Amino acid sequence: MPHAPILVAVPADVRDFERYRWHASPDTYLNALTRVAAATPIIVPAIAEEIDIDLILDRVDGVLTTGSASNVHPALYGSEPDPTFEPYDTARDALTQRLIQASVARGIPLICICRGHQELNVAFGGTLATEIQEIAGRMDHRAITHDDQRERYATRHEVALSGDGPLAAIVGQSSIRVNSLHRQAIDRLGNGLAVEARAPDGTIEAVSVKGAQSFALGLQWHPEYWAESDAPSAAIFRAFGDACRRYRQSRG
Ligand SMILES: N[C@@H](CCC(=O)NCCCC(=O)O)C(=O)O
Repeated sequence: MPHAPILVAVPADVRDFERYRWHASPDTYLNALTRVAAATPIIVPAIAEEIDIDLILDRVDGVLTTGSASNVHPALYGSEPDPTFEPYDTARDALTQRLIQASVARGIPLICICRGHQELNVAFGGTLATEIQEIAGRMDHRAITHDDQRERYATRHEVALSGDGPLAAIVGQSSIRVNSLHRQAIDRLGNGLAVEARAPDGTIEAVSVKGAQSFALGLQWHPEYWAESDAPSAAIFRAFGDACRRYRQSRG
């Protein structure tokens, strides 16, 4: 029986090349949505002031915020801009902050990956630390330098899952190995968020929204990349797709 078609909004990154400004998302997230979550992704352009975000949210069944090499602008969490926080994508920030807050308020299933995880924390009033590999006692969470994406996205370290949280219930394990491609991380946890996983050095690797009406998780690692072959990654995307189907059914 084919699943009811579900739409998942994916806010775009902004990139300038070939004389144009492009709004785009990596296909790894799109493929995980279509092939594992059984969802249809809809890329939302990062022109927040020019589009009706409520119109979009009236029509979608989930939201996925992707990873990106860009960083959330520090002014959004009370820090001064600094070259170590660059590159920015303020157009994406403007869209994702609104999408995240509205999705949680409406009970629309939400999965926030890497930069998206950091955006979720900022949307809930939290802060970020940058260049965490330079902080005493912290691991180096950056991607390795390699031409092969499969090597860059290879699993790098364990994370311990909070036993009583929604993520551990989805994954069915107390610890998993994850990939790692980031130089920023949650510093002060946002109000109303719960820690769902930590790296051995204490880095917050996953969060959930306390009391969320539906699936509402932030993940610092990248389950989308191995979603077709890695059991925990597949479980996360299947659970997200199922939450989107339940939401759609609840909408009538
Ligand atoms: N820029 C942030 C978030 C990192 C992130 O989303 N990485 C995704 C993969 C990017 C790549 O392919 O290098 C940070 O650095 O913490």
